[in-house]
Amino acid sequence: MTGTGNSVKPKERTKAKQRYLRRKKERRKNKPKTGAKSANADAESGDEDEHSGPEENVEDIHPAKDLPIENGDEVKEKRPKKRRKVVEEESKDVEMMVAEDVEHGDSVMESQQPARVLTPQAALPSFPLPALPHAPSKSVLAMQGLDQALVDAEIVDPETMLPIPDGEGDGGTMLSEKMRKRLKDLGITELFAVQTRLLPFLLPQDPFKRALYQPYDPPRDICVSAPTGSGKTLAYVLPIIEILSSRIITRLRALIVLPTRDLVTQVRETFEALGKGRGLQIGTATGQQSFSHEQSQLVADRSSNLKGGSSKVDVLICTPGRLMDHLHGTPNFSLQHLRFLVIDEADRLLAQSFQDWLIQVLAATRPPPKAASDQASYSPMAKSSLSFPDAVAPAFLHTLPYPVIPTFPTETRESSCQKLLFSATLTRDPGKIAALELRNAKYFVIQESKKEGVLDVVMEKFSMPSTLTEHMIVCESSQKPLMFFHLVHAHKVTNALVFTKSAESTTRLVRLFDFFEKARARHAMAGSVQQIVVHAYSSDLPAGERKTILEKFRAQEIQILVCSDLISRGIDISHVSHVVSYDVPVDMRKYVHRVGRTARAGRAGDAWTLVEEQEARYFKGILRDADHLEKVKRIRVGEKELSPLVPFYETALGQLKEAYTR
Ligand SMILES: Nc1ncnc2c1ncn2[C@@H]1O[C@H](COP(=O)(O)OP(=O)(O)OP(=O)(O)O)[C@@H](O)[C@H]1O
Repeated sequence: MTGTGNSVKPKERTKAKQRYLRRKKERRKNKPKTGAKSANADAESGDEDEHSGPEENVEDIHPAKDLPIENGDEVKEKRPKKRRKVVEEESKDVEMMVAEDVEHGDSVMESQQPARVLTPQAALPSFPLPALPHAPSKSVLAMQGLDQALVDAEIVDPETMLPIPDGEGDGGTMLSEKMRKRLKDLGITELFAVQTRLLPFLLPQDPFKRALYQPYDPPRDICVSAPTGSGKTLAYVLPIIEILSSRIITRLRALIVLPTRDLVTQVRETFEALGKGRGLQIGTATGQQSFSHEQSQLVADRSSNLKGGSSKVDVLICTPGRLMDHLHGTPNFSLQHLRFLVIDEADRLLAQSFQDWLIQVLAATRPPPKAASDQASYSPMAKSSLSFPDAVAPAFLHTLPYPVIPTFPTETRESSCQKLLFSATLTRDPGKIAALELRNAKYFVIQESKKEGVLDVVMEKFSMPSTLTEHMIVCESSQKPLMFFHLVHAHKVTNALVFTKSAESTTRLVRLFDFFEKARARHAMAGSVQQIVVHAYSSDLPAGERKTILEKFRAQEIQILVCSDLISRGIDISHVSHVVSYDVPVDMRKYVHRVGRTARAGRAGDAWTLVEEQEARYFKGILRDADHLEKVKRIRVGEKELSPLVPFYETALGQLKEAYTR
């Protein structure tokens, strides 16, 4: 290849290059033969190393080869004068040559790369390239800073069952014969997984461990994470009834805190059903009745100041707000005798804004410090009001003005209150768990063995009932009502709870559905269409009306209940076969509790989520983060399937518009 390639042929050499080569030749000739042998050898070895001469010289001058050389000036200062001149001429030549090469279209790289003659590259130490440190995996991070008790949680297979025997032997259930008979009367013949573990733990064989007071060896606290509808309520109601039945005097010994009034009513019914014939007094405090009425129901003696308090009930089921009211405003309302403190739906209650209810409740169960109680004991009021020392809980005996003979001088008495925490979506927040001041806590996690154990709880990958089937339909927002009507008629979605995002949206959907059903009935031949009854259930309704609606729904006089998240937690209605999230839930916890209103106690159930197109990404993200996306089947509904409903829908829409503009 002559003249066409990028290499420079001798005859094509520019004047500058010819001058440069001539000078180079002269320099070599004049160079003394001694020293820098290798440098000379290198220089002779070819064009590629032409610029290595000056670099080698620089290295010779710099004794500390590895020290970084900041700039070319430093090099120039130390270089012998004559040599510097040569180098300068050389670089001038090279620069000219490069300029000419570029003009001729030759790349600098290909024409011997001579430009960085003055920068002593070889002397620069090489630094490692910047790189991000390896981040620990999500699961490793999730396990950091966790309560050791949570890490050591006992994992229980949800399929575990234990038959409840008739007759003498308890069959490992730890239940009395009376209780087993009662359960049988209620149609309960076996214990569910969570109950098989909790009953032996809360009802040990040792009678001392079943005692009402254990001030020197207080019981361990427990935290339970179990799917919705898995029988957590019975898991605490049964042991409480069994232990409290041994009491002689009525004191407030079990406090059950729940987030809503509806749940209080439901748990009360369970206590009453199972505690029938055991003589225990059950009370509630929710604010549904006047404060003074509640006071008169809870406390026997409000006139005097009693050290041991006074109670008309053995078990109090309440919401946290009303509990605070009684703690501060009801004379002789005392928590010192508590043997059980149950916090059901614990994650919800611990997240509530008036969370310091918990600090106050825990303080009320703890004996006051000795010094403070000594002072209190000298108050004339306390002395005069003191009735019987046996009215004071053992851990509070030091608050008496009498000398109390210690059983062992160094032993301090502790509260006998055992804390029991339950949720289908137990909190992983170490701060919130620490606030509970758990005593030697034991965790139980009810979950399939193929899952990752406690890591799933920590990573909020909640367990769901195995009998639940989940679907989602992605549609345009304008088509959502039509899609819902389609579900009701094509997929027989009745006996259903439908969740919306607000009370307003509930009311609108119910009215629209009503108009739709009427239009459908008008169109059909008289009597051939059975109209579906839909009702709203929201916090706007008075408590009495809400109760009536729930009763009608339970009796199946109402087929669909449209509600906000008010009843998404805990509510247990056995015939609910479908749950529809008309508006997508805001997070995985809400989703778990909503869909958990069906597929309870081993029954089958279907959950449907209507997802507006613009929400699809967000909702799928929630499911994906919880490793649950593949469990939710996507259903596509074509125009053809919807078209028979369109005329009724349009009529209903027109009527709704009219109703709102009227
Ligand atoms: N051993 C059992 N045998 C038959 N039915 C049971 C048994 N234990 C509980 N149930 C029934 O199962 C249903 C669900 O129980 P429960 O309300 O206690 O569930 P849960 O775990 O508290 O659910 P959620 O987390 O939704 O509150 C109730 O109707 C209850 O009566």
